Amino acid sequence: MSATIFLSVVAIAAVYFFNLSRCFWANLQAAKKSGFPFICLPWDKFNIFWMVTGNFWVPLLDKLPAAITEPWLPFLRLEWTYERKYEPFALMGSEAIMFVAPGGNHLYVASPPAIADIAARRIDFQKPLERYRDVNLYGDNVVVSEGEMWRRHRKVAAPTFSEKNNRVVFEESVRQAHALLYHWTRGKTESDPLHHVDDDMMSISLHIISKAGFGVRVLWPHEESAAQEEDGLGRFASTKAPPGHALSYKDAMKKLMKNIIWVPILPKWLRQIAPFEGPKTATLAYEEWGLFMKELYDMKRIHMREGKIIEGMDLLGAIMKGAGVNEDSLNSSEPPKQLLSDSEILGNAFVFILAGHETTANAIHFSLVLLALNPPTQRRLQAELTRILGDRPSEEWDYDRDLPRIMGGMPAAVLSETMRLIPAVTGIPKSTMKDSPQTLNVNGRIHMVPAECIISLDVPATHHNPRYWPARPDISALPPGEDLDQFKPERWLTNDASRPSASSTREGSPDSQSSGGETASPNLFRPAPGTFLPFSEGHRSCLGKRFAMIEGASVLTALFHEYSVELAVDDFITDEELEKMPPGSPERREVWQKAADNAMHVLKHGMGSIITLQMRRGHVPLRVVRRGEERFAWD
Ligand code: HEM
Repeated sequence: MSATIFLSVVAIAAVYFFNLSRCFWANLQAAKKSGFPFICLPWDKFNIFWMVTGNFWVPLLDKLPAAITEPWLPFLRLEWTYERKYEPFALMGSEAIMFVAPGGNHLYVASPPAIADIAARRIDFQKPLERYRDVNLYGDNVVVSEGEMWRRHRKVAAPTFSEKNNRVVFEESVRQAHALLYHWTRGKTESDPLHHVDDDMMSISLHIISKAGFGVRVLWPHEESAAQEEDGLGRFASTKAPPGHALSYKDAMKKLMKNIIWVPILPKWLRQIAPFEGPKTATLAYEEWGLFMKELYDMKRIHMREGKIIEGMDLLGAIMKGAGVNEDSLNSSEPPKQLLSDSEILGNAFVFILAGHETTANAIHFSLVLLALNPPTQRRLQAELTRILGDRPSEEWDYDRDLPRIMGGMPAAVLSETMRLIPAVTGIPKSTMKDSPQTLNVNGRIHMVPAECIISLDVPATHHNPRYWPARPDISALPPGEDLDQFKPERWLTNDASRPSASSTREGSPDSQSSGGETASPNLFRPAPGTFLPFSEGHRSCLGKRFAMIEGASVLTALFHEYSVELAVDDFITDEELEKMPPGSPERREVWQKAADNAMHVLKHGMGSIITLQMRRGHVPLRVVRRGEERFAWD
């Protein structure tokens, strides 16, 4: 009996390994035929088991002799694209590398013209939708769709990102940033060390999208007594769970965004008996937020029926209107003819918040860290803000007069440079379809991308491709192309007198065409198509890019107009000890340098992607101080 079991196990294992080798062999032949340089891997980095446990295995595998692991282990590190950037492509002498594994082939591309081509050929290179399974939890939407269905969603969703909505984004961002400053400082000249800046950025970003997306203002704890009751929104603004709910709206939204990853991974019954909190909280928040959105939707329908809604101010109202939900249709006795169903409208409302909050929060968070690491750049940003806004209070800041200068100057440049260095999404996935291999021109050579091949538009590598980013000898002492690891927002300023003209930019980087599309201000540098990818590119590029740029630039403007952000040094020295060191003295610099080394270490080795790239191991404590009161001021 035991011999039979043993033989069966051996037979199953033999069949399994035979099948694996057969698949690997077929994939290898396809890689060879493609003409791309290739690297063989025992499994793909995106294998679900590896994604969950890879960080545990890599240090163990690292102990094996380098001769065995060197060819493949570096490419199984979960964050190799962020950590190594363009280096592997330079070493392989190619702007595209194929990885061959038994499960399939995976092509990484860091060639801007090839990326622009892939992004433009929407039918040839589609989204691998199976990778987006947590995104359509509330209904079909523009993010998780392809073909005709995607066109229908995009047609209705795109116009909601209007100038009217951008105005709300600007005003709410400024308001929320001031509230955050008060939350941090309590009106004093400086805050205590801030150890949860990433969480605070998530909050501010959720607050802004809640207002601009759904018309619901969310308040900081010190503002809560003044909660609004307007338009029947009091039940959403309340910090307590309103009747019929187990959570407040704000808690439901925050808990959902924090724990959402569990909903598609585990069935509900398993989430309920899980031995830790995340999965249970996910279920509660998922149901609660769904209920709130349904109530909000019903409320908006009543307002619309009564002709009360203010046209197109928030994204939900605008998408309802675009889908054909309006005063006439709601009062008509005919069955509604909507372009999107109710569940599709709510599905899109959900993806706006999902796609829009963490990405933008990261961009602002990393901007703060990079500015704290670069005090002279921060001074330059502040000097420009003084030129734009003088000492006018924020109530007098004006969308039409001030925003164009903010979007054409240092705030938008800081944000762009931050996203160049630390993009929220490091690999934008595409794929070829079954039985549909595709040709691709990389650096003048035509390759054949096999059918069913996953493609990553490698964002960090592309953002460091020296052939496409102009050299700026005027802002860096490093040789051409070698300053791309440095944080230099000035590289984005076209009205900077010292900027080299387009003709002196590097080969193959036509300055005239923008990768930023309508997002980019005419005063900001426009990278060549396919060169700057934080928002992706082409047909499937981000719908919220202008929303996000306005939000990020406005929050930075409001924070840095009056305050500076510094590295907190409390882990190394007490306030009293620091006070005894003269301003600008070498001892002070030394303390600052320790904090800077920690920050650089976390930025280099502590990052990880779950939905987006964030600090996962370690954090960078910061402190805000009123301008002029800085502890570490030098040029
Ligand atoms: C800094 C902030 C942001 C970044 C870095 C970002 C990045 C991206 C990227 C890389 C994609 C393409 C994803 C893919 O193809 O898999 C995308 C798509 C999308 N983003 Fe954003 N995003 C940001 C903010 C926002 C905001 C604020 C919203 C909405 C309020 C938004 C809504 C969308 C939508 C709806 C899509 C899908 C477009 C389509 O497939 O047609 N994003 N975004």
